[in-house]
Amino acid sequence: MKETIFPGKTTLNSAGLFVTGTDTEVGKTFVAASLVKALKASYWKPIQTGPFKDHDSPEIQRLTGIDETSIYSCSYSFPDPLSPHAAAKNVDKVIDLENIRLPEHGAEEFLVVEGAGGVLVPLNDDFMMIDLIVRLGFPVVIVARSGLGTINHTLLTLESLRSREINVAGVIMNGPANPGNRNAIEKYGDIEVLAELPQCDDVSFNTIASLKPKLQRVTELFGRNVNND
Ligand SMILES: Nc1ncnc2c1ncn2[C@@H]1O[C@H](COP(=O)(O)OP(=O)(O)OP(=O)(O)O)[C@@H](O)[C@H]1O
Ligand SMILES: C[C@H](N)[C@H](N)CCCCCC(=O)O
Ligand SMILES: [Mg+2]
Repeated sequence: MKETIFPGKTTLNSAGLFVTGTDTEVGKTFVAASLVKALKASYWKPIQTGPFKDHDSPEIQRLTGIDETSIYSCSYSFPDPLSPHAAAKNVDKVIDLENIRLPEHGAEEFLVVEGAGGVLVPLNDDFMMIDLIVRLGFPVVIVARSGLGTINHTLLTLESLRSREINVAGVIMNGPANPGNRNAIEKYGDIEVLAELPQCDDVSFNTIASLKPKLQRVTELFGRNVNND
């Protein structure tokens, strides 16, 4: 197992983290729910596309049971299940990054922010999700599938983030255990895999709660070893 890449740091001094992924549907919401639970955090999905039945914020509440006051409203939400730039265009709107500001939250509050799709998803003609990540300034956790194809996707995502000098806290692999892919991501990406979450038979409140021990490294890194009730 790779030694932590933050040997000098016991914790990242941050009021939150940004969950991105190597793709859409890789498990950002699933992982975000486990992080919200383990870190006793709040949640925010700034940009949501797709019909309400597929929205992430209600799914977070279902999976974590956190109060709705700890789930902040999207800055933008469009009905078509498309890239944000296209979903906005379909309703004659344009996403303006000036309108996407961190929600007012308590000094002790920790905020888990979830992107939409991957880091180079276009938001408008000039900016992509990665530009929002830069503006928000939180360290990033990359959610990656565990199976074949994930090495390339993860290294591409890492390269994009590092090209903008974004602080990548680490990778969380999601799916059946794959030590070979874990080792390759850590070796060729020079990045720590902070957790490996299994493919679960059902995705429920209890499932998410059961994953807490697997996120010990993340709680340490962000100094959130809070005693969960
Ligand atoms: N480890 C897992 N075990 C079982 N089901 C999972 C797991 N991870 C994700 N899923 C399921 O796979 C689907 C996609 O996951 P999820 O919604 O978290 O992806 P996402 O990356 O957040 O997608 P989007 O880009 O739309 O936000 C969901 O139905 C989710 O419940
Ligand atoms: C609709 C989907 N679930 C996400 N909300 C948006 C995914 C955008 C992906 C764009 C792309 O990379 O092709
Ligand atoms: Mg999601």
